[in-house]
Parts: sequence; C-alpha cells; structure tokens
Amino acid sequence: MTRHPVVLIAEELSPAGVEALGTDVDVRRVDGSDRAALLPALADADAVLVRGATLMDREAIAAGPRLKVIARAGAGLDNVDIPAATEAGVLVADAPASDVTSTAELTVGLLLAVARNISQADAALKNGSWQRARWSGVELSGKVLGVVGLGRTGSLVARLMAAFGMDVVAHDPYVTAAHASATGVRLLPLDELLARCDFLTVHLPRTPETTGLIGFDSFRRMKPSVRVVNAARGSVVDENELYAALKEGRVAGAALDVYAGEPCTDSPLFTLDNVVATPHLGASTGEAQERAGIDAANSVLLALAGEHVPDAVNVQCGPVPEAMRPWLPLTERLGRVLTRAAGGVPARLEVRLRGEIAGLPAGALELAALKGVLEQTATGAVSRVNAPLLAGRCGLTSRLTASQDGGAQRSAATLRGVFPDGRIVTVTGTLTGVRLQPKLVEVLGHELELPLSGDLTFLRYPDRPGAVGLIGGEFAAEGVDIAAMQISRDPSGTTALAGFCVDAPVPSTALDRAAISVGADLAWRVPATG
Ligand SMILES: NC(=O)c1ccc[n+]([C@@H]2O[C@H](COP(=O)([O-])OP(=O)(O)OC[C@H]3O[C@@H](n4cnc5c(N)ncnc54)[C@H](O)[C@@H]3O)[C@@H](O)[C@H]2O)c1
Ligand SMILES: O=C(O)[C@H](O)COP(=O)(O)O
Repeated sequence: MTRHPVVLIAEELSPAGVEALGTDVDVRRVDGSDRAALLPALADADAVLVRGATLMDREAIAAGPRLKVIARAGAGLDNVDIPAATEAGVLVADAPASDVTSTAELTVGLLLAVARNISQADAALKNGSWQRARWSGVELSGKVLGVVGLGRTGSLVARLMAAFGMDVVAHDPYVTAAHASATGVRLLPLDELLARCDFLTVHLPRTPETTGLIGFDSFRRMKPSVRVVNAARGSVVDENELYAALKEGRVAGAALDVYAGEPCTDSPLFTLDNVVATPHLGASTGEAQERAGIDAANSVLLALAGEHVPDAVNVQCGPVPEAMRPWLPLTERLGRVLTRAAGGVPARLEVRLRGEIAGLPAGALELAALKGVLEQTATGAVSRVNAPLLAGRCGLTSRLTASQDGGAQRSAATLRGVFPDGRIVTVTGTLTGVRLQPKLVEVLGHELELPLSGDLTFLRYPDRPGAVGLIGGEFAAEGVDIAAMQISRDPSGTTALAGFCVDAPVPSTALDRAAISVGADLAWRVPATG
C-alpha cells in the first residue's frame, strides 16, 4: 500500500483548512505547545502545520527527518527557525494576507478602547459602579497617529484611522515613499514620529532589530498624553519600561494584545487602570482562521507535490509564472541525467533557456537544476530550499542564460556542466504536445527524442550492427522490459548513444555485461526518483 504523506497539525486549525488538505494525506494531530509530545510526533511527519504557539526551532526541525514543509497558518514566523529549516532543506511558508483585516480591525478596536476606557467602564458598570466622570476619554479625530511598521497591517490601520479624521504618520525604513503616499501617510524618522504622536501603534515582526524598539528612550521622547497600542509582538514594546512609564504618568494609556511570554495571565500591566488587555486575539476571527487554514494547507499540498509555493519565505527565487511551472520537474530531471552521465557534480553549471520561455523569470529553474544535480551525491535531503547552500559548500557555481532562438523546439532548456577535469557535459530537454510531456532531446551532444520519465538507462559505444540486440538481450535476461528507446549517432557517425526508458531499474550487473558486450565507454542509469 502506498504511504500517504503525514501532515502533522500542531495547533487549532480551521475545519476549512483541514478539509483543504484532502484525502491523500495522513492527517495526525499533536499539541505543539507540549514539547514532549511534539518531538516524537515529528519523527514521521512530512509536513507540519503550526500557528504561533509551536516552537519549530533547530531541535524540532532535526526531530523531523522526513519534513519537507513547515506551514504557518498566520503571519508571524518568529516561532520558526528559518535558517535551520533552510539548512535542512525544509520549506517554510506563512499565510501573510490571512489575518491582516482581522488584526487591523482589532487594532482599531484597541485604539477606541484605550481612548474611551471602554473595557474599564464596562467592567466597572458590571461590578455595580456608575462612574461617568471617572471614565471620560479623548477623541481620535484630529489627533496624530504614529504607525511603526507600514506593512500589510500597518497600512490598513493607517487607511482605516484616516477615516476617523486622524493625522497618520508612519515610520518604516523598508517601504518606499510611493507606498506611503499611496497609503495616505507621511514617513518620518522614528524619533520625530515618537515626539509628534498622540497615539502609537506598532505593526512589526519580532526580530533582533525590533525587540525592545519601543523602550525607555522611546517613552522619554513621547508626550505624556500618548496612548500606545501593540497588536504585533509583545517584545517589540518593552513591557517593564511601559509599566514604569504608565505608573509614572509618562504614558497615558496602553492597549495590548500580545506579550513577551505567552500565554500571559499574570503581568504587572494587568494591575493598571489605564491598560486594556486582550489575549492575542488579532487573528481570532472565523474569517481569518478560515483563510489562514486554507492558505497554509494549500502551501503544504504544493510543497509535498514539489510544486512552486507562492507563500514560501525561504526559496531563493522570485515569482514563478504559470508557463514556467511544468519546466521545474523537467529541469530537475535534466540535472539528474547530467550528474549521472558525468559521474559527479560539475564545478560550473549553466542553465540555458531557449525560445519562448527565454523571456520569463527563471530563478526557480536554476534552483530545480541545482537540486537535480546535487541530489545524487548529497548525504542529506536536497530541495530547492537548500540547493544554493549545498552548491556553495561544494564549490558549484551556477548561472542562467537565455536566448530567444529555440532551435528545433519552441522552447528548450539545456544544462551545461563544466567539470573540474575540464570535461563539458550537456543535456537538453523540452515539453511536447498538449499534455506538455517532458522529453530529452540531446545528451552529450547526441540528438535524440526520449520521454524524460521513469527509469532511464544510457550506453555510449562505437556504432556497429547488432549492438542494440546485445544490450536488449542483457536487459531481457533480467526481466527488464524496454518501454521506449532511441539510438543517436554523433555527427561523424562513429559513436552511438542508446537511451532506454525501462519499466524497472536495470540491475548494475546487467548494465555492466551490456556495456562490455558493446564496448561502451559510458553506461549509466537515472532512477525514476531521487
Ligand atoms: N496580534 C495578532 O494576532 C497578530 C496578527 C497578525 C500579525 N501579527 C504580528 O504583526 C506583525 C506585522 O504584520 P504584517 O502583516 O503587517 O507584516 P508585514 O511583513 O506586512 O509588515 C511588517 C512591516 O514592518 C516593517 N519593519 C521591519 N522592521 C522594521 C523596523 N525596524 N522599523 C520599522 N519598520 C520595520 C517592514 O518593513 C514591514 O513593512 C507580524 O510579523 C506578526 O508578528 C500579530
Ligand atoms: O502572527 C500571527 O499571524 C498572529 O499573531 C496570529 O497568531 P496565532 O495564529 O497564533 O493566533
């Protein structure tokens, strides 16, 4: 029975997300926050689906030797060690757009709540206390809102708050002035923004650079009437400094959805009247969870199928146009044929694209070629994720070239390997027919036409009558049936290259006998996978 890939769901995932995984995977569940349960559960997992409470650090990644993908049903990836995943060849994907609306809307709620003391007044009234003067607040209209981090969420918050009549300014060194002006905000240096704002909201990932970004120095620069909102990550606003600033009246109020350590049920901040606190609810809506679950599930399925994953964060290539996608497995296989033909990894690899595909972005094809070339010799798993890293380690450099002239084909891809001993080996493939069947059209300078699928076997020998019969006889003696074959002479007509698609791998002893019988100087097999 074929083994279905194991998809480990480590946190609450929407039913729509689970359904999107389909029936061709073996879905298992574990509580990802329970380390003792998570690590053994990863042993069999091909994919793991997490939210923010599962720590996928180096140890957890090493506990999953079969892992191909870590999918985050949400935006923040600070719980995933991306460099460790990349080294292990594990693709990491998030669902960056899934919870933007929900988080921005919660931020609007927190801004209103901290301006008008909504939660405090609600709690007091339910406790029997009618205190109208006690819970008097301030208006948002006409006030300056400082947005730190003008990405997806920050930009939406900026647009929504403009509708409240706020004057929105932003700080984000990584966005363009054009993006800021399209969002309707002015970009300011951080110090200037801090000095001007009446309300501050942060929308930053947790990174070494952003950890503690809003701390003692920032509070010193702000007006004492400022109100601070954090629905991004707890450690971005230093909680101890915030507490001190609130206590000493250097900050007028705060609304927090996130905390340095979570779950957090006991913080000095929770003792203050001018603090509104929610338990990390930014993405907690039915809509956001449905989108996050479906997006993450789709990334898992694409990654397991070896296809391009648009939400991947650790694959070194830009967007892959639809027309380029069928070329990925083809180029990968060409890489395998090349390494097997040469008996090793080249020092330099050129990926030449010709014809109609030459004009398309092709970074992903270079990665696929590297994967194919490297996986014959690498000791661990090779994927498009770690192929550049592994290539660098073994001194293999690669480049992409393109020419509009497709030659005999509408489009073709050639891999040209230059080996340390000076040998040059080329293999060329194309996609044919309406079903875009992958075909080999050139190997070692011999033109041919052979399906590039299943197990392949090649022999190069001095051309003579009866050679194919001898080879076929050796294969038949081992019960190996030939599905397709091609003989191609070199231009001088003296050397022949025979390529076979075979129904089962040719045993090496049979290939050796066949090679001896026809005096082959080269004989090699390319397995169907890996
Ligand atoms: N409370 C929640 O439930 C919730 C929900 C979604 C996201 N988040 C958190 O919010 C963060 C932001 O989400 P997003 O969707 O806007 O992400 P995003 O990647 O679209 O935007 C982040 C922005 O921060 C900017 N940035 C990075 N470093 C900076 C720095 N030092 N100074 C100023 N700007 C800097 C980036 O340039 C980017 O524009 C996420 O990383 C996640 O941690 C929390
Ligand atoms: O980063 C995110 O997407 C939010 O913080 C939501 O996290 P959660 O999926 O753990 O609720």
